[in-house]
Amino acid sequence: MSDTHMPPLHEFLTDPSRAERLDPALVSLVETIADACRAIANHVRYAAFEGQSGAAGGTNVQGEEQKKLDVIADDEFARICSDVPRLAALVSEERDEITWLKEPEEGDYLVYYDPLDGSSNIDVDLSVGTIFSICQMAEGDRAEVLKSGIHQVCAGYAIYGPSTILVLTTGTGVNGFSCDDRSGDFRLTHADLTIPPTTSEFAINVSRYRHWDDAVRVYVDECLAGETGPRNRAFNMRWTASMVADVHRILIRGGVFLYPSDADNRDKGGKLRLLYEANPMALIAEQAGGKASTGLTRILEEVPQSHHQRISVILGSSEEVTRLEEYHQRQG
Ligand SMILES: O=P(O)(O)OC[C@H]1O[C@](O)(COP(=O)(O)O)[C@@H](O)[C@@H]1O
Ligand SMILES: [Mg+2]
Ligand SMILES: [Mg+2]
Repeated sequence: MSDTHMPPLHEFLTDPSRAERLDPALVSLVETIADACRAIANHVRYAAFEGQSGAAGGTNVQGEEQKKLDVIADDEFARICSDVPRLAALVSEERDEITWLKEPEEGDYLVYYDPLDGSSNIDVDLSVGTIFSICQMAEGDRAEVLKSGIHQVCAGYAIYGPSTILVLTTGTGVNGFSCDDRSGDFRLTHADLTIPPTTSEFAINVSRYRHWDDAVRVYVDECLAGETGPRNRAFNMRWTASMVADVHRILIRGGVFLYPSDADNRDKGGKLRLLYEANPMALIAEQAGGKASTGLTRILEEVPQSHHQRISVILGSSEEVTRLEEYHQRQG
């Protein structure tokens, strides 16, 4: 394919034939986030040479062990974004508090991010990524960052795998841009990503089987029963333990991803964080034609109570998410 079929990110975002005209300030913010992701990809790639492998020796606000790269990625993301004129605040997985960059005004942007997702995979050289979500301040909601996912104006992630790919939605479909390491450009290589409604592949950490609710246990049991079970077909299973990699696979070839709340994590609300993991991935899933649910409700309608809030996550192929919702309703 020639370059003319692979427009660079800026050209794509400012294309006058797009269904929606994006605010130039939002375009510049998205391009700055792409710069941050490119920088983080380089840290991930060269970590062993730079003494950046292994644990940082501390824990984040969620009590989780921080890797050196979690801290470096967070600093890099915040540093690169700190000069964006209309960016009012950053909410990061790795920071206890909200980082205010300016006096917030109507129309300013808020960025929520997980600087390095799946960081337990770094030392074994598996794919990791950065997840982000962008909302805009409405009139009168000065200093309000607790917005439900339906208010996102953009969501995306970068996956640092064999190649670096930035996947984005601004509310009209989902597109993927691969980073050409020779020029540093992100170019459109995965146009109009869609999640097929039907799938025979699921992703869940099965080691938590004993903690699961009946709805999840019944669903997985039925998948595992194969051709002679109630689903009348064989299911495949994949689990990377890096949400970015697991969701990316679903965007490329379908599937359903589950990190449900269970008897072991329910007191915390689940495992994955609402504002910078669940919401952006839920918007991407829906924009790609899939669904995203807690099992009982649509993730994007969840009203956050705190900025590090956790939530149950089930997303991907619509038929499977709908089935899981039915099982949860039956369970009551
Ligand atoms: O180790 P587990 O329980 O399978 O959890 C894996 C999940 O945790 C996460 O790694 C959490 O993200 P962080 O690495 O950003 O904390 C997800 O990417 C992944 O889906
Ligand atoms: Mg994460
Ligand atoms: Mg993380």
